[in-house]
Amino acid sequence: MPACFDPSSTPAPGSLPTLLVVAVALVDADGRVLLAQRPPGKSLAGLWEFPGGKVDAGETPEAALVRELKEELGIDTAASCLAPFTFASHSYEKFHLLMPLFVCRVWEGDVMAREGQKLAWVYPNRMGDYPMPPADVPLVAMLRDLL
Ligand SMILES: Nc1nc2c([nH]c(=O)n2[C@H]2C[C@H](O)[C@@H](COP(=O)(O)OP(=O)(O)OP(=O)(O)O)O2)c(=O)[nH]1
Repeated sequence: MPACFDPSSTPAPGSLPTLLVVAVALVDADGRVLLAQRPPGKSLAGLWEFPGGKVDAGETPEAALVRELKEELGIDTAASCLAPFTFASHSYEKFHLLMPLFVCRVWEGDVMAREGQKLAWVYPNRMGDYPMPPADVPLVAMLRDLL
């Protein structure tokens, strides 16, 4: 039987709401990627994630990301600077996460931790040193191949 074949990994239809979250690999001139640490008190606290957040009703993923990057990091970008890269599709206990991941190399302003979160610029081959949410694990391997 193929190693990936696990019928229990498929949730029963309608058992979990789908949550649309958008995220980005911001890549600097040295090829490092920005990770942000989830603060204490939140779900998945202490894990390192790609900047981003939930897409509001009526919002496009790109618009949500432009908004989140301003709110969380104080930088300006535009949909035209966001290249669709891959996505995560992962069942957590209470919801199924659908998370498009964009790559962005162009923005204006200096990255600042506007919400007190810890930030790190990380070379792709060092991302294993930063524990990430389970949904993100397959994305890291893909980023390593890209960068
Ligand atoms: N931004 C972001 N979220 C991620 C990543 N990986 C991952 O599983 N997530 C999850 C964590 C959260 O459940 C959700 C993002 O929600 P959010 O960032 O807008 O909301 P939040 O911190 O208030 O999350 P929550 O405590 O309400 O669950 O997606 C990632 O790489 N980036």
